[in-house]
Amino acid sequence: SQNQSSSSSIISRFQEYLQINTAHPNPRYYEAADFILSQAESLSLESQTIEFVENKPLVLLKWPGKDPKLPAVLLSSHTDVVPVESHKWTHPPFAAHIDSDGNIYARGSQDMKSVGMQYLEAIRKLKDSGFEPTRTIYLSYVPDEEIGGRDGAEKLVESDVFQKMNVAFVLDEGMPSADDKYRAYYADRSPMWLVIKATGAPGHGARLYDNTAMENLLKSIESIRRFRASEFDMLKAGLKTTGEVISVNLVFLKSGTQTPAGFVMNLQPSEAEAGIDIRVPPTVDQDAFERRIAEEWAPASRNMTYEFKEKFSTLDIFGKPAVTIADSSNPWWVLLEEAVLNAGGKLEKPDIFRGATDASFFRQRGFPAVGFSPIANTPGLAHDHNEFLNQQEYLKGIEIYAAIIKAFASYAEQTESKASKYEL
Ligand SMILES: CSCC[C@H](NC(C)=O)C(=O)O
Ligand SMILES: [Zn+2]
Ligand SMILES: [Zn+2]
Repeated sequence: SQNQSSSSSIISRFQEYLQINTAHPNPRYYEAADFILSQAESLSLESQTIEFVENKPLVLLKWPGKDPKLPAVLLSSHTDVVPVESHKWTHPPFAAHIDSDGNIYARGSQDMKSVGMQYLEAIRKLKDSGFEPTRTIYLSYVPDEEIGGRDGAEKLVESDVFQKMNVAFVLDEGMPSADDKYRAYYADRSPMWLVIKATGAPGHGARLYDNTAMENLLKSIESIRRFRASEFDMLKAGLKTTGEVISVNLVFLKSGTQTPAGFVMNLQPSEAEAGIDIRVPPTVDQDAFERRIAEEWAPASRNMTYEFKEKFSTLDIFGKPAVTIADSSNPWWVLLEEAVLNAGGKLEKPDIFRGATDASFFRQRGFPAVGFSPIANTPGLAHDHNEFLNQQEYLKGIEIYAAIIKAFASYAEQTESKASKYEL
């Protein structure tokens, strides 16, 4: 109805979703699921709730196409958000307050409850206009992306349910842009979360001697910093994008001998460790990179060991870099690009996402996936204080998705198979 589709009801529904506190460590997943299910009902979409992991409901919606033999498209979003420091926000992070400029303040307004609701609003528009999909559209509302996605998107892609969905293409989150061009991502960098540990001879704090744990660790840190600087230089010089360099950031240092009175000052400790968040683009030879770590950053000869707290393979099940082809040879990419342009949007050339999104799980298993959030002219505030999205930008994003979904759902070629991206 006209009322259901008015801008103010569209914004109210977005606010309602934002007001559900799905922040870790205690996300209100059932409230989010109930809300999505109620939206699905109002749109007459088929729905099911799956708990691959107890207390972590995943909602799957289906808009059946007229030709059920055609492979489907999946529109994915995560329902969880990262925690907040409420007192550092100018507006409460779960109030979805709208200021006089029309900015909606809330955790999740960019990352990524906007996207989850925009998919549904776009479908509402298409339904209101009488459009009927030829190809089936699925929507997944998954838990746990913000804590690694293992109990969310990864469980879905590994499931029989997913197999039966016969998915040909996946859309998931991207990043906002400060300029007027939307960003789209055809790959993610793989996290390699490294902890290196040095041991050495303990001794008096006044003594100068070789082979202390601290010295052993610091030699590695010097080498790691040189590597970091060389990668950063390529970024600074504009030779590579963020997604194309290896980022290496020290995230913790741990050593010293502690007593209830504090650190002991005149004792050189026998152990020291460092945590490093490393992100590698899909073209990096991870085995060679790991040899470098073993030889230069954690050599046994310097009494060092290492372990990975997390490591995503850069390769998919075919042993190829887990990338989605984003050029004229991939019809999904062409449809996406044309739809964005036709709806009045601009698109920057596709890039590699700096972090790891749920799209990684799909690409790792051979499914083409693109990361895209229709948020332009907006400072990127995902995970930051005062995350906001302007309501006009939100409404424009719905038009963009309506164009994309219409193009995908109308596309009637029976071309795709899981391996097709390598046969092109
Ligand atoms: C190993 S899962 C980590 C997931 C998180 N994703 C994003 C989008 O920031 C990250 O890249 O740190
Ligand atoms: Zn996200
Ligand atoms: Zn996030």
